[in-house]
Amino acid sequence: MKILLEDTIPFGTDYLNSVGEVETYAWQSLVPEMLRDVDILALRSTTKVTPELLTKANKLKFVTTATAGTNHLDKTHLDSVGIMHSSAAGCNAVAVAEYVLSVLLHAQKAQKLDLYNATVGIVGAGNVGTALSRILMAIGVKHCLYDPPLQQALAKSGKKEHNGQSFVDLAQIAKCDVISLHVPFIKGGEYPTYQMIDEAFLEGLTSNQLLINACRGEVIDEVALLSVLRGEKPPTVVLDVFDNEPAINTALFDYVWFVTPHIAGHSVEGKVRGTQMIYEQICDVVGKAPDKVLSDFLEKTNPIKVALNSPEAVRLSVEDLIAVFHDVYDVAIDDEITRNAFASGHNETPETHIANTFSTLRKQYRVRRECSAYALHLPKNTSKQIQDTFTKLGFHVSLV
Ligand SMILES: NC(=O)C1=CN([C@@H]2O[C@H](COP(=O)(O)OP(=O)(O)OC[C@H]3O[C@@H](n4cnc5c(N)ncnc54)[C@H](O)[C@@H]3O)[C@@H](O)[C@H]2O)C=CC1
Ligand SMILES: O=C(O)C(=O)[C@H](O)COP(=O)(O)O
Repeated sequence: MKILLEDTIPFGTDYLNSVGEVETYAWQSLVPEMLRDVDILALRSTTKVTPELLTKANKLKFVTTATAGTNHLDKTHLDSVGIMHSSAAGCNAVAVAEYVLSVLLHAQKAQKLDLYNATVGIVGAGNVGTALSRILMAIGVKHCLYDPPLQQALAKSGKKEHNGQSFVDLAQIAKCDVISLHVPFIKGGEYPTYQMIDEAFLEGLTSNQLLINACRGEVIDEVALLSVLRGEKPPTVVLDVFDNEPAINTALFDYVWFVTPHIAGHSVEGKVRGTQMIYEQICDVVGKAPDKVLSDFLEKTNPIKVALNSPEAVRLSVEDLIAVFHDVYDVAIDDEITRNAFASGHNETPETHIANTFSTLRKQYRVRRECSAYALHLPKNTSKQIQDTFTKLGFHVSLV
């Protein structure tokens, strides 16, 4: 059984070398000839699976991506030629939700937002939207959901809410203090998302609003976005994803508050969970019982000793939350790394520099762990409510 793996799949070979004969291909180097005699292809979102790529795939029976998004797979074509396909749905949902939390905490610090009195509109209430909703519930921030496909599916069994949260229409989302996008990129069909955040939506936003896109660049009309950002009193915008990656439009950088190179989901847990999921799928395809578990591959971390300003309060103060959470993940660090990399000197054409810089930043992303990787040592007098909040954020809490 020949398994071809994209080399950006962490621990891919360690997971799969007992399942079949594993070969890896270097990032962005895959050509049709390399798929001859391959039974299983495992990749991440940088490999585009097109009909052209599969022209020499004489034995391919299964294609899987260690990512949540699947818009890089031509599923219609795979179905038409009888090649099974799958993904790592939900693998990095918590990572993206933690990215959004960091943005919200910065917005509070910068006085762009009164977090505990704000409403967050979540567009797309799947794995990421639900993970974000759980975080917002844990810290007590109001939010609502826009997800017509899910709303319709739940309505069939008489349900009006998801995870205790209500659905609203897009016009109500447009009025929220924060709008956070978590839909797949879908062109056509009943619920397309391509440029669903269009010129009219963007022009309706005010300078008191925060728009975050950590799903796919194509979901926003980027030309309209740039024009709105160049206008008077634009909204605050945070972008992790762009149209036409990696050859992105860096003109946006001057107007966007935080800019990151499509790394919202790139926590160690998010990526290795993706590998674990595709390993289990491949075991299933070849009829082997999986014997490796995620914890075999995740390094232990040192506990974080926390000094809280208001440990006895019934609600975690936003200052204490910022201090603890930004020790775990701080989007401002990624923004700084991104801007510095794009500003650095080079001998390439501007287009090549942009595409190479974007791709390299993603491939060489730093080690970032999720809250669940850490034991939090809290002061002995920490209230039960504050302990619960940290537990709901995923930390392993103890009093010392
Ligand atoms: N920046 C990053 O690193 C990452 C980006 N993503 C992106 O975020 C997307 C969402 O991820 P998950 O939550 O894991 O996917 P998911 O499939 O679990 O959830 C997507 C949700 O969007 C809803 N939806 C579909 N069409 C819609 C429409 N027209 N309007 C409103 N809602 C709609 C679906 O019903 C579903 O509930 C992925 O498809 C991927 O493109 C995901 C992970 C990491
Ligand atoms: O899972 C997804 O969907 C994402 O957007 C991932 O963050 C993509 O990561 P790469 O596959 O491009 O490393």
